Amino acid sequence: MAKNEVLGLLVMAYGTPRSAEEILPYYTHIRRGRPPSQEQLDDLTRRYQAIGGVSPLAAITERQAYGLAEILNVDGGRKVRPYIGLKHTSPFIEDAVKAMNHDGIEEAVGIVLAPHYSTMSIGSYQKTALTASASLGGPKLWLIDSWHMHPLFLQVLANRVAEGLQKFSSNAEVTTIFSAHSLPEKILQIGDPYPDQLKESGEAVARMLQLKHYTFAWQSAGQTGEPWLGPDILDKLRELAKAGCRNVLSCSQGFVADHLEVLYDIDIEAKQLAAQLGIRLERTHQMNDDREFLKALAAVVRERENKGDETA
Ligand SMILES: CC1=C(CCC(=O)O)c2cc3nc(cc4[nH]c(cc5[nH]c(cc1n2)c(C)c5CCC(=O)O)c(CCC(=O)O)c4C)C(CCC(=O)O)=C3C
Ligand SMILES: [Fe+2]
Repeated sequence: MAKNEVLGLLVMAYGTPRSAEEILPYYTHIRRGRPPSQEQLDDLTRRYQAIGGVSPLAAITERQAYGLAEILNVDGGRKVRPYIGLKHTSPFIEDAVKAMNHDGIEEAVGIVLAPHYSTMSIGSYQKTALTASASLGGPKLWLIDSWHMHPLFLQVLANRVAEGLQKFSSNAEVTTIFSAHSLPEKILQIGDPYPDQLKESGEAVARMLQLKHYTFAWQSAGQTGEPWLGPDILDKLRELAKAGCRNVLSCSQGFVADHLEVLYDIDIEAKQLAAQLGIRLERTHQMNDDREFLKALAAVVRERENKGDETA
């Protein structure tokens, strides 16, 4: 192993349009090359406009990647060089792998900025990265499958929920909803670990904080005609309202940044419904580039580096 050589740090994330003009190519890429209808495009454009025109995600991803590298470069371990690889816009994952190869990086750890594994999410980022490195002849990639149960991450997540609960008066009965991006129900047939992982990390936080009232829901399902995992968070709010619940803390634990699914789907759409239902809805702060969060990711990266080829 070339211990003295710089370790590549491939930080993969979803990507977001950086301007209104980029929405069409971005959406077309998400749809695997099929352009959206005018109606779908208008609807997505309207949602970006509602959160200020563009998503803050691009800037947050950069701060997360460079902040993570900064922490790793002073921890006494092998020096790292960060490369950002995005799923649906440039710099694409393939671009990042190409740049590492060009820079002579021989070994790299790859992490996706999403905690839970699904074949449709993390699995597809990994496939793209592995295919690119195989076709270029390097670098060797040590990929991280999921990090939702890392104790340092769970601690940060629990802190966020505890902070969120403090927004309510101490005698209020608050139900915490843990949620993640929905996926097509067909993932269940292949035994995808995603739904179980969401439960696992949510339950862990509930135990740490001894939460009395908490539940799980899915959010941001696509409109593709096929069934998606449910219950949807909006239906969950309706159900909770019927049961007399008046205070809800939303924790979008499947996401690590402020972006459309949080700033629109929760802050605008879910809040509006909650208001109609007589529910006070608050949400936890996202991880963004919070130092404690990046330190948790740094631990995850070092642990994967130490395993090296063992599990590759
Ligand atoms: C699992 C998962 C994550 C979490 C894990 C991860 O982070 O990887 C995630 C994150 C994100 N998804 C995002 C944006 C979008 N996802 C879409 C559509 C879709 N997502 C899917 C899955 C996921 N997505 C799927 C199966 C589709 C349907 C595709 C199809 O049609 O076959 C669409 C299309 C229109 C719509 O449905 O709204 C948009 C605009 C943004 C960026 C937001 C911003 O810009 O701030 C982020 C972080
Ligand atoms: Fe998405």
